[in-house]
Amino acid sequence: MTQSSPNSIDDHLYVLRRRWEAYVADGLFDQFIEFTVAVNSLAEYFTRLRMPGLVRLCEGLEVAALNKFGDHTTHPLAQTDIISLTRQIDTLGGAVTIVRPAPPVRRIDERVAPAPVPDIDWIKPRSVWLIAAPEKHDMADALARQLRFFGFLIIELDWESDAAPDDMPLAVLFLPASQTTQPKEFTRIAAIRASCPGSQLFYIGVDSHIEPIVALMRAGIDMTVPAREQPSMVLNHILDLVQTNKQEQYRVLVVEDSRVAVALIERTLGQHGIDTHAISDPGELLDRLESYKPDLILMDMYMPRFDGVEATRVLRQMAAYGSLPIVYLSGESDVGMQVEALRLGGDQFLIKPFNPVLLAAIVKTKIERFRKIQRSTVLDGLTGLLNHTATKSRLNAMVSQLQPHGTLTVAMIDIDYFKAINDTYGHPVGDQVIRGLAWLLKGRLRSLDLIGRYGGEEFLIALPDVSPEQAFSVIDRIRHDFSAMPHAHPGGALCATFSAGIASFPLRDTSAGLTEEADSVLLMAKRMGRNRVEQARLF
Ligand SMILES: Nc1nc2c(ncn2[C@@H]2O[C@H](COP(=O)(O)OP(=O)(O)OP(=O)(O)O)[C@@H](O)[C@H]2O)c(=O)[nH]1
Repeated sequence: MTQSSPNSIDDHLYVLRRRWEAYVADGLFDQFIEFTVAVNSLAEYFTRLRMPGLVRLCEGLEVAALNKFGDHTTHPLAQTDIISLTRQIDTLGGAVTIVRPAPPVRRIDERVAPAPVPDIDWIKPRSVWLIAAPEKHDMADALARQLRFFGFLIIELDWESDAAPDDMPLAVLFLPASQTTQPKEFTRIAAIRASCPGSQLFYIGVDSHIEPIVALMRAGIDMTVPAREQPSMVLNHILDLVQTNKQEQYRVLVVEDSRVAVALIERTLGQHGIDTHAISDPGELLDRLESYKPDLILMDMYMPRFDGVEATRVLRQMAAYGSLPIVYLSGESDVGMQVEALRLGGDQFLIKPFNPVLLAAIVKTKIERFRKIQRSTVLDGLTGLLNHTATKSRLNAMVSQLQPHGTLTVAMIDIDYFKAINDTYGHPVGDQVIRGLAWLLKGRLRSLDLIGRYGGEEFLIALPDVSPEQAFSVIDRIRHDFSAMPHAHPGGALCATFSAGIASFPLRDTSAGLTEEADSVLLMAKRMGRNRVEQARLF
């Protein structure tokens, strides 16, 4: 398993500075590699924290370092390069000091009391600056209401004046009067970019041509929203910024008999927060794949008994491992042999001794892509919730694991008069309402609960280990809160409601029985007037 890795901004910065100081003192190429790995690891850490401004600064430093990478013969670097890199490190350190995130405190609209369910750290209130031209005040008000609902502190700044608060916002939203950006706006954007390096800057209502978008990005805007798109799209991006990133740690299985190579791999990947498990005998491969479930295999080409290519060919015959990324490690630089090995199922070649920066970059990008593909087969694209098939199979698993005295409540939730919302405000606004409900469910339910998008505007949730009465009160509270949630549209904000039917184990003891029962009770709730939660009863 990997060695311990830095686990706070301070730890990361400390490691980075120590490595730089070591390099400045001795000027060794290996020390420069260590420093570059530390910069890359810090960028990764900021990405996980969703701090795009700091990621940008780190990446700038990384690019500058990689430009000077060279080899043993080009180090130590010239004094001017050392001074310039030191300056960049200091700028990064200074930006970290001002951007340091506030501890999460839950702040929510006074009208909405906290839900009685723990595990709600999805809301980390931070301030959002809203800079709207007078012509866009209606849109700005709707956006502000929507963001306040999700616990953000909105600070409205004057369109004309340059005054700005001292603290750093999570995001800054610009709502200009027209699609043509004025010189004064560029100056203001650049000033805010300089004073808020860690904030995400949005420009809402841009002309969909590449030149104005590039000009805005050069001035410091991170994301532009075209004029024809819904301004409420911004909400998703902002919610994404504060969403707790509970992504599972990346796992790499190393099949390698050299203990030196294994130690170097474990150390390099450990610095990037990647877990590793090493085996020296490829005969153990299938068992370890089953128990460790890696996201990637680093496979030595030459091992006792059979080689990496033969092992890969075996794996590629098995459906479960058909797309698992396999990267070969080899001292062999024969191009013909490499091409043959790739043809037989490998994804990439790394020649030993490998560059740790390249190793980490290859491993991370291949795993990211692999996980993205894995996710797209089970998650719904609009909401990020489980899709219909994955919801059904997860419910089956939950029911099959229930003890005779266990409890499980299933609810079918359906947005009311949804067709009318689409017809009146258009499908993009309808989509936004669906996403809003998905966000509310994700925020209010526990991680052990099942939340799935069962159909268009229909959701299935399953709550284990609570009584039917407790489940009812949680769902009814969500119903109440959803009915108060504003959904922004160009002309203002609308509110929607949902109805829900719930059924509990052991009244129904199969997943199909629970779903059917909840569905028929949902119909009853609709007939009884909508915007209500109904519960199946013993008749
Ligand atoms: N915007 C949007 N609309 C969708 C999506 N999926 C389904 N719909 C629409 O949702 C509407 C569902 O309408 P109905 O089933 O008639 O129900 P309703 O209008 O919600 O009425 P009640 O359920 O009886 O309250 C249909 O018009 C679908 O086209 C989606 O992903 N996005």
